[in-house]
Amino acid sequence: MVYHDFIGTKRLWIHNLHLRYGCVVRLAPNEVSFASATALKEIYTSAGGYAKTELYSLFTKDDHRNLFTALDKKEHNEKKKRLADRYTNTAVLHPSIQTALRERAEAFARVCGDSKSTDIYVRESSTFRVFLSVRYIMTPSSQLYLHCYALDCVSAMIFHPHGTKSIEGGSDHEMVRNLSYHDSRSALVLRHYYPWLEGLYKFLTPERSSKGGKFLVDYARSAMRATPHSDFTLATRLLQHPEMGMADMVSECLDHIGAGIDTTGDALCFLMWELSQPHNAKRIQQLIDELQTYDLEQGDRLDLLPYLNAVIDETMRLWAPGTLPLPRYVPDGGRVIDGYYIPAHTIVSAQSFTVHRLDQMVFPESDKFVPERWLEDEGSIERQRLIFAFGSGARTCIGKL
Ligand code: HEM
Repeated sequence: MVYHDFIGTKRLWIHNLHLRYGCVVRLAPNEVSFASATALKEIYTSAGGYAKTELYSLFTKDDHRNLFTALDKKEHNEKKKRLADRYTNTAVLHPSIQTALRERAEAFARVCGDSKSTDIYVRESSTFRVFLSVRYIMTPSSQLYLHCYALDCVSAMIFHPHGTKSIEGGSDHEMVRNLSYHDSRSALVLRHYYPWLEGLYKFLTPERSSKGGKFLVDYARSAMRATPHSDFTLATRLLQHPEMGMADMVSECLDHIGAGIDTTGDALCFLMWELSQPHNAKRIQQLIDELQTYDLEQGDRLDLLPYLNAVIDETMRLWAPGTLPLPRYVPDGGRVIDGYYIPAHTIVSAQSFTVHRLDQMVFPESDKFVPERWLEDEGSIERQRLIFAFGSGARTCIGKL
């Protein structure tokens, strides 16, 4: 398992084990992977809760725990209470944020329009149509600009009016460029399993050490200090809690930026890649036809466009970003999951890549991109029970609308 984690094929390795053995697979003496709706409900939503494991500590910034990395339930509840109102529909759809997002989308479209063509590549494998565990490759510019777009949107929500403008170039653009070409996964894996080897790995692979991370911390620090912030931002809410201290506030903001850039940028990348396939030409036309019925100025809501939402749901089903299998500890006393007694403190997890594919009754031809499946009433409940792109329960993604 450690080997597959290190070389970046853990997700596929786990998936192949599930294909072979079914919904329950023992990955290591103290670790079990699940893939059923009943297991998701038990592990991620049951009362009392299964705590996150120390794996999440790898993502702490200078030892400051934030919403994503908090392991203790009480600490997590307090943090969530403090900032949850920043992620309600009313807050996220605030007119100033909508204007900022629209302006960013227009900047992105301008960059695409200025280049003659944009190529989007993903690597193929013999096992799957697309081998996701290997990092997909887009032309530098298109991969970069999707990540720029994601950063600009998230930073607008957090620091408005001091959000980044990385699509246009300059130092914000350089920051994303440095972040995008840095791969810290192998070093993180070593830090988790063999902390004493991490220094050696960094020494042997100096080109992987990132300037981007430092630039991002510097940006978050200066944006946090740049006043005034608009009253609907995360920065404003955090500044109302001076007991937190500047370092904690910056850590919290970095958490949300980090959680938003790769996930949103990669999801958009896969959506565009799917639609760019020649066999999806009719689907693009259907999307265009539907969008032409939409008028933002008249207050039409994007979430009421069924075909657009089906395309997004299908992209998130096939290509949910993120590679963590969301590990949790079984609580004291042990629990029965999918008919197996699992002792206390065993690590249990589920990964969306498998959960979204394994049950062919719920997702027929599950490796294929078929947005139309989301428009059918039949099987809708079963599909919803298996949606895991944003996690589920108390620790579900706060950025999900
Ligand atoms: C396509 C986009 C996204 C995907 C697929 C995604 C996925 C996820 C997942 C799977 C989790 C749960 C992790 C776990 O249980 O271990 C999570 C948590 C989280 N996400 Fe997202 N995310 C996305 C976008 C965003 C955005 C845009 C933001 C913020 C602006 C964000 C902020 C967070 C935070 C703060 C948490 C921790 C929540 C908690 O523990 O209470 N995410 N996300």
